[in-house]
Amino acid sequence: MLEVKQLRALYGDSLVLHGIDLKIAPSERVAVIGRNGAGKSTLLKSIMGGGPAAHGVLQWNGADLHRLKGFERTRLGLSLVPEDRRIFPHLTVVENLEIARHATAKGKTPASPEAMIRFFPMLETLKARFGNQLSGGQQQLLAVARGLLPMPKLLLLDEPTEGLAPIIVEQMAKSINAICDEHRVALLLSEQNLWFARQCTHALHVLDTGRIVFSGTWDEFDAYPEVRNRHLAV
Ligand SMILES: Nc1ncnc2c1ncn2[C@@H]1O[C@H](COP(=O)(O)OP(=O)(O)OP(=O)(O)O)[C@@H](O)[C@H]1O
Repeated sequence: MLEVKQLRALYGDSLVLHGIDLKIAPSERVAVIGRNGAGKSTLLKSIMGGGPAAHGVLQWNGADLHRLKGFERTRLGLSLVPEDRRIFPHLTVVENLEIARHATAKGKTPASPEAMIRFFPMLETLKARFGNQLSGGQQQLLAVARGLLPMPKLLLLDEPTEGLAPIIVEQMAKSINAICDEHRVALLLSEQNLWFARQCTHALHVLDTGRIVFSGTWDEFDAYPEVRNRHLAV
């Protein structure tokens, strides 16, 4: 279980997260939504390490994440798919997937690239293509598949649908749900696409300029339209 309490994050002198509290139980799927610049990516980077300076409680199954380097967090079962994808351009789709085996947590068995591709059927005909021969949407599917291949205990997914065609967004939601259901993967999803976030998660936090201003289920969110009007409208 992930426990975040009074998390503050700074870039230099600039305080970007002002005391975030959240918990994610095993196999729970939660979204963080908010406008551009609200602090969603900063939250995910703080949990994974290697980003901003972070202070406050940051625990994974009782272990203090502050004390652990990024690769050690990976070994405990955390996996981050960053916003900028980081697909290897000169490796094929299958090779890009293979490489993720190294990020498998202790005690977990990674999926094979073929098994991941069965969850992401749009990748089937692209297996031998190089990363730099894929469209943005195809790269994004590959990045998500790669993040899931090690079968993490918690997947941190940063705005995976940004700029994608609706058909790919739909496919991605189906694939993520199928894998998370089957392998009990917990999810912390940063998103601006409410449709997608709702498909993939049970609850959400709304972030506005570094503060959580609403937490609840999607039904509760629907019951308070002022949250959307005040904190999400552009
Ligand atoms: N490396 C950085 N150095 C300094 N400030 C940063 C850095 N990265 C982000 N920020 C600032 O931190 C704030 C939160 O940014 P963050 O990227 O976490 O927001 P976000 O909600 O993920 O937005 P987006 O949807 O645009 O990615 C913004 O004001 C941003 O300008």
